[in-house]
Amino acid sequence: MQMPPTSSVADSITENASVNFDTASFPTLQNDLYLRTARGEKTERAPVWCMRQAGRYLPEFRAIRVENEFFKVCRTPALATEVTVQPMRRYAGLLDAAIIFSDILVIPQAMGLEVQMVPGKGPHLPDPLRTPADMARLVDARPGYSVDRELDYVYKAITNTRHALQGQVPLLGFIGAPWTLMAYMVEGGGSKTFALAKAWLFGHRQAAHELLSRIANAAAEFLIGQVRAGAQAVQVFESWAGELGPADFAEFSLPYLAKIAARVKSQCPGVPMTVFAKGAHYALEQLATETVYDVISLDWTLDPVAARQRVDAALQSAGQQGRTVVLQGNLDPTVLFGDAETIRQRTAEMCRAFGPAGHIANLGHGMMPGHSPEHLRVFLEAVHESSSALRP
Ligand SMILES: Cc1c2[nH]c(c1CCC(=O)O)Cc1[nH]c(c(CCC(=O)O)c1C)Cc1[nH]c(c(CCC(=O)O)c1C)Cc1[nH]c(c(C)c1CCC(=O)O)C2
Repeated sequence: MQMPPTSSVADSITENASVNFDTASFPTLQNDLYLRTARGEKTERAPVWCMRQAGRYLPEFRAIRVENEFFKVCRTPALATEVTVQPMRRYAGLLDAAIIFSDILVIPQAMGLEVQMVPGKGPHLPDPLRTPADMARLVDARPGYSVDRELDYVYKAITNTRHALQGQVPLLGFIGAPWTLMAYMVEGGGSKTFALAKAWLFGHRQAAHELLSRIANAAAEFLIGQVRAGAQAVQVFESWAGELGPADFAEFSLPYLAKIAARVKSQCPGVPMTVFAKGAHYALEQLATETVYDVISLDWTLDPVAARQRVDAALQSAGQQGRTVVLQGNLDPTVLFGDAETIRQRTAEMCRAFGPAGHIANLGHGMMPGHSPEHLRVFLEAVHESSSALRP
């Protein structure tokens, strides 16, 4: 028989941590480099943070996960706060933003689907939407439904984390974009071809738009709620954008990305918004001119020099030359498997390519479980050094 653990790091965190859900009195922000850069101001260097900076590459994260199932960490404010703050503690003074520990799949859960996180396999939805008729199982259209109520635990985690950060850096909120979430909801998990989800786009076009639209409504409301709870900037992850060709991206992804940004901007003016449409290199111009995101995050397959030129040219020809669109990214995460010298060199090249303004340094995708925490430190230090050196 398996004995229950008598004590653990995580138990002591949940028992000892005091939680603070007061949204009226957050500590004063000390490092606003990320926010100033995202708003298009010229800054002393590029701010830096990393997608999945809280995660399994950190031994302190694995220690929490040993005894706590993934979604339990998301749903327990003291634990979500602890893992959000872990990289801030380890890389004190080197990271310019924290991102709330949660997952994009909390929206499908809040719409009534079961989502499990299977160790070594990733997300698994045992009862996915196989046909449009299955949409009747979604709870978001039922009377009295409230996204805010379903996802209140994320709001509590955000508020509590704002206090725990003590104003060191801004806290980012996030959502998964409609097409990416639809892909998980139809496929039941990750996929090599996304054949089932894409079959919906072409076989059940109207139902696909209905589903995307319902997800977009929930997502926008959730993002606004995250800002009310204390998120100081937000990012939208369209992780599977690259599975769509240009015309299909224009029909099934872009309009929903645009709608979410417009809605959040109208309710939360001044809160910087980032879009990461991974793999949608063809859509850079449209993302810049047909949406109101302040920041476009690039994966590592895009050349920063070319990306900057394309965005500026597109703004110009759309008569939007007054607008600044900041670029985020984009070091290939696998460069962190190289030695320190290689990481420094590739990071310096990246900073140079983005230029002396309008850049938020990041990886082109997330940290991976096999990454060395010390190699991430080399990357962060290299950004500070190379990027400051670019300024006059
Ligand atoms: C597609 C996607 C997901 N989740 C997310 C995306 C978009 C970003 C991307 O494109 O990677 C977003 C996400 N997931 C997580 C965060 C937390 C904040 C952070 O970036 O530090 C964020 C922003 C934690 C997480 N989300 C997950 C982990 C690891 C799971 C664990 O602890 O067991 C973490 C730290 C689980 C997850 N969640 C998801 C997958 C595919 C996996 C499995 C990954 C794997 O097994 O390698 C869905």
